[in-house]
Amino acid sequence: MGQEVRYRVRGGRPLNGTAFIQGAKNAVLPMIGAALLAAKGRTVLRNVPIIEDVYRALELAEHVGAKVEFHKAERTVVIDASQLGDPERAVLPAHIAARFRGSVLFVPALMHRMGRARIEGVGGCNLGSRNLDFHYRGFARLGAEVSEDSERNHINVKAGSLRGGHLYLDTPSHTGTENLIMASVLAQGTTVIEHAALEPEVIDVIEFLSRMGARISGGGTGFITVEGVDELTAVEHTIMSDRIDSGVFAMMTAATGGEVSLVGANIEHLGVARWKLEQMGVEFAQQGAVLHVRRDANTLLRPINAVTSPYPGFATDLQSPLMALSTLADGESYIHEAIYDGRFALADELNKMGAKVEVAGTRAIVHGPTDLHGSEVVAHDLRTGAALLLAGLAADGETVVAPGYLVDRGHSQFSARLTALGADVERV
Ligand SMILES: CC(=O)N[C@H]1[C@@H](OP(=O)(O)OP(=O)(O)OC[C@H]2O[C@@H](n3ccc(=O)[nH]c3=O)[C@H](O)[C@@H]2O)O[C@H](CO)[C@@H](O)[C@@H]1O
Ligand SMILES: C=C(OP(=O)(O)O)C(=O)O
Repeated sequence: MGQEVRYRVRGGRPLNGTAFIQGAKNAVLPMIGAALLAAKGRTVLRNVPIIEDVYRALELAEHVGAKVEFHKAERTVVIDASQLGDPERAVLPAHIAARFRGSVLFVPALMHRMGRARIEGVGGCNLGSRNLDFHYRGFARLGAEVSEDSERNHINVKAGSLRGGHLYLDTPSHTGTENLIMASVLAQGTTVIEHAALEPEVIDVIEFLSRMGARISGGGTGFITVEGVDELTAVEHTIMSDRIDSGVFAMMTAATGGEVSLVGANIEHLGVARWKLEQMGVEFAQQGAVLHVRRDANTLLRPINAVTSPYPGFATDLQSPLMALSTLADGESYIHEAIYDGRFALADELNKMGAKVEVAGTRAIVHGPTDLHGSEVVAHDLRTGAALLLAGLAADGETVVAPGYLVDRGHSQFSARLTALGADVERV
């Protein structure tokens, strides 16, 4: 199961050189789900990150009846979903689906291709409450019957034929927007989705679906219109680069002092995170498709105030690495986590390393600067793991981060990419 994997870091080395930014986890997962909407042909996805969540998504695609090839050296996935259709296979089993959040993104394809879906579990990082009511309510407004089997903890969805409708999200849910778009592209008539998410990955998914033949307008405006079509075609698409992976590498460079070129990173996609890092003393220069990041090791980082919010606000997935980075800053940093009610598991782990982080509800104060020391620490979720690796790179001595599986859920070949920059990191 990979649970025994751990990362060992010996800190104190600046990062210098070139890092290749992976394809975006939060774009490839909905695209694997969307590829199952094509009844003919083979979909080709390029720039696929080699991460555990992709393996799980491909297992799920095979489980429901698709043929899948992952050519890792080429970072390419080929999906043939032409054989999908057996309603008996329209099940997202807990042993796969409960290991990652992206499993919920398979429901639209199951509804359209098999007329039903049974969801036996949906996983993802444990960050407090993570509801799916916007998804299920939206499917119901398109004509699906959604019922809960509370004894078994399953959700059953029946979808004879879906028809367009007026949908809305209470807050601009990332996967919620993608799922409602995917549910409406093959529904009869027009669907409007109000208060839709603006994240770059959502735009990339819209581009992919449009290339498949979907008729979608308004992406990036918060108000999306979908005109249903009769069928979608299998196409080729190159996945955008992962803005969270870029942000983590930029913060790791900032933590150690050094200069790194991030190949494929786009500063526009960092949103407010770019400005916060600049305020802390990080220098950015976008050179075409390469983002250059520098931090002068002779000056201390400045402290920061940050509040997480949907794009282009400060990304919640970068909040943990920012907390780790602010332990090194010269003064008090204030962090408000406004998306999730339980995303501060990192604080206690950083404190084991000598940090002084105080948490009250969804707000944290980080008292910097601290001299971090190596320790055995727990990755409670994916970004806690990445943040602890960042702390380990800046700490004296050896830091061991486990379980490594959670880091591997979302960052591809982390130790190899960090080692290439001069870090002393091993995945054992
Ligand atoms: C696979 C994927 O793309 N994961 C990302 C996605 O998760 P995900 O799409 O699950 O996150 P959402 O944007 O849906 O969730 C944001 C907030 O809305 C609430 N909510 C959401 C849906 C719903 O039906 N009801 C409800 O109440 C959630 O509990 C949470 O508090 O966006 C998050 C926010 O940028 C990121 O942290 C995750 O990395
Ligand atoms: C919260 C995250 O992912 P997921 O939604 O897949 O759990 C993340 O990528 O930090």
